Amino acid sequence: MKTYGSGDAAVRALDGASVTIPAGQFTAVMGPSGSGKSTLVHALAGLDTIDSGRVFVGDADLTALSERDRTLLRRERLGFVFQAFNLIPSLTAAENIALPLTLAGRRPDPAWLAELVDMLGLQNRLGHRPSELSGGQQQRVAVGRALIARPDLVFADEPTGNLDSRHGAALLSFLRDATRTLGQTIVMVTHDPVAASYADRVVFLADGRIVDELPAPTPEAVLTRMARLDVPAQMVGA
Ligand SMILES: Nc1ncnc2c1ncn2[C@@H]1O[C@H](COP(=O)(O)OP(=O)(O)OP(=O)(O)O)[C@@H](O)[C@H]1O
Repeated sequence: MKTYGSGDAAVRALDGASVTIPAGQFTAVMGPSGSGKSTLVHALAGLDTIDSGRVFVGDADLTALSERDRTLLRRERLGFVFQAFNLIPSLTAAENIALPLTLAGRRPDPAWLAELVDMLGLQNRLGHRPSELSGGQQQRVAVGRALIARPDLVFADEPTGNLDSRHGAALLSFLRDATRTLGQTIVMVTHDPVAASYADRVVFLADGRIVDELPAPTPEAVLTRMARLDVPAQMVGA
């Protein structure tokens, strides 16, 4: 449970939401605007606290950890691709990708760095700063940064929001391949039925609860399920 505000202004953003994210799977989270998707993902990632309930990453109970231990767990086991990529302007693409490891006093494994850079098509951009990169390239740097430490779990909030359809499709294929070939666990919030169709499973939120789920989603099946929720599908994403 998560409530914002109090009294008449209180908003119950999560209301008995219960979800399991299987390891090695790509899970998409969908639902009408305001249904609690970002709140859920922030809670799962330990970026935000909840009022009641628990969040486990493997055996670790995030809700029982101190702020400091949560931060350490995030740094060591989780990766993030959010819409504001939060790249550091003064660092090159290569330095931004390596940042989670640099912060932990470690260096990237050269073979893994080379493989990531190759998969992301950033070979010729590693010395560039974010201001010298296109939106799509910045997004790919953010994906590299999320994966460089080989986190147990990657969270992506509308990762294709700023990309044209070609780069969006490439990024989604990359994420899907990461689950297939590396066993990467991914949770992605999206409004886009086509983006959701790259996932192994879609969970649907409405009014702060998980109301439905769909394995092996196709864009058509996702649209049909969305239409069953309160808000008409064509309004979702507004
Ligand atoms: N910091 C906050 N203070 C007050 N209310 C908030 C805050 N953050 C979110 N809310 C409210 O909580 C509810 C859930 O918000 P949340 O951002 O999780 O929804 P969402 O499904 O991610 O929406 P969208 O698709 O529009 O991004 C909404 O009613 C929202 O107005």
